[in-house]
Parts: sequence; C-alpha cells; structure tokens
Amino acid sequence: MNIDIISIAKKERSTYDPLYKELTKMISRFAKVEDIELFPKDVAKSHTISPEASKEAYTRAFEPYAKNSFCISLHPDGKLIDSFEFSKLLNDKMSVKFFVGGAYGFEDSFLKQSDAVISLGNITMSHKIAKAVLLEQIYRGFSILSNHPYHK
Ligand SMILES: C[S@@+](CC[C@H](N)C(=O)[O-])C[C@H]1O[C@@H](n2cnc3c(N)ncnc32)[C@H](O)[C@@H]1O
Repeated sequence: MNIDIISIAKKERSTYDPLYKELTKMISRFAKVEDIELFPKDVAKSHTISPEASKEAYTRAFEPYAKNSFCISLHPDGKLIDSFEFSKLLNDKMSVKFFVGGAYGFEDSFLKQSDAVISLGNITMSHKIAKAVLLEQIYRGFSILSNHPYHK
C-alpha cells in the first residue's frame, strides 16, 4: 500500500524530522509513506494577496495529486473520528493520500471533492505537529487492523 502525505510547506529541516523518520519506519511494515511538501512561487505570492487567493493557490498546488487514490483532507472542522474509525479509512486501499492545508486551511471546493475530511481533534495545530499526529495515527490504525498490541 502507498500513502502520500501532501502538505503546503516549505522544504526545510525541522526539529520533528527524527520523529517523522521513526514513525515512517514503524509504518513501513504495512505501507510505504511518501512525504510531499509543496510551496510553489504561486503559493508564496498568494500569501501577500489575501486568504482567499492563498486557498485558491493551495488547490492549484494540490490538484495534480488529488486523483487515482482515496483522498483525505485534514481539517480542524472536519469529521471528528476516533482511532478505530481512522483505521477503517486505511482498510483495503491500494493508495491513500492525506492533504495537510496551508496557513489558511483549504478552499471549500477542494474539501468538497475530497473522499473524506477528518479532524484530529478540536484544536488547531501547526502543519508540522498535525503531520506528526497523522503519522502516529497511521501506525496506530495499522496496528488496530492487524490486532497488534501497540494500540491497546
Ligand atoms: C495551521 S493549520 C491551518 C489553520 C487554518 N486556520 C484552518 O482553518 O484550517 C495547517 C493545517 O494543519 C492541519 N490541522 C491543524 N489542526 C488540525 C486538526 N485539529 N485536525 C485536522 N487537521 C489539522 C490542517 O490540514 C490545516 O490546514
């Protein structure tokens, strides 16, 4: 199974990189995770214009990736799910793509075309923290599906 995590983010070193690496390694027995960070000039420019222009630019950056897969957008106002429901999203899929929004979130039209819009809790996290939580939930989800003791 292939899992892509696609974020609006500058490619730069982060203090969270060792955690991402460790969680990605833990997941590797179940799925191959690819971390795709997008911050094209279009997005950089849009941040100097308006939140609306920024969200439109995020959609343009995401669109080439939002096909041929089960597409899940992460949004604080999305459907609040527990880890068992999360695990079901991973079940019996060849390819899942998770989208992490930019500073202004997502354009509504992008959320509408997603197969699922989920919330990781009633708090707003930075995209870097959201990615760490997402990776842990992916590992937990596979542990639930395979009845591995990690999830207990
Ligand atoms: C800094 S947040 C963006 C906040 C923005 N004001 C909004 O309304 O979405 C960056 C990204 O992190 C992810 N994120 C942050 N908190 C989240 C949560 N509680 N549940 C799901 N995703 C979250 C989302 O993908 C979000 O677009």
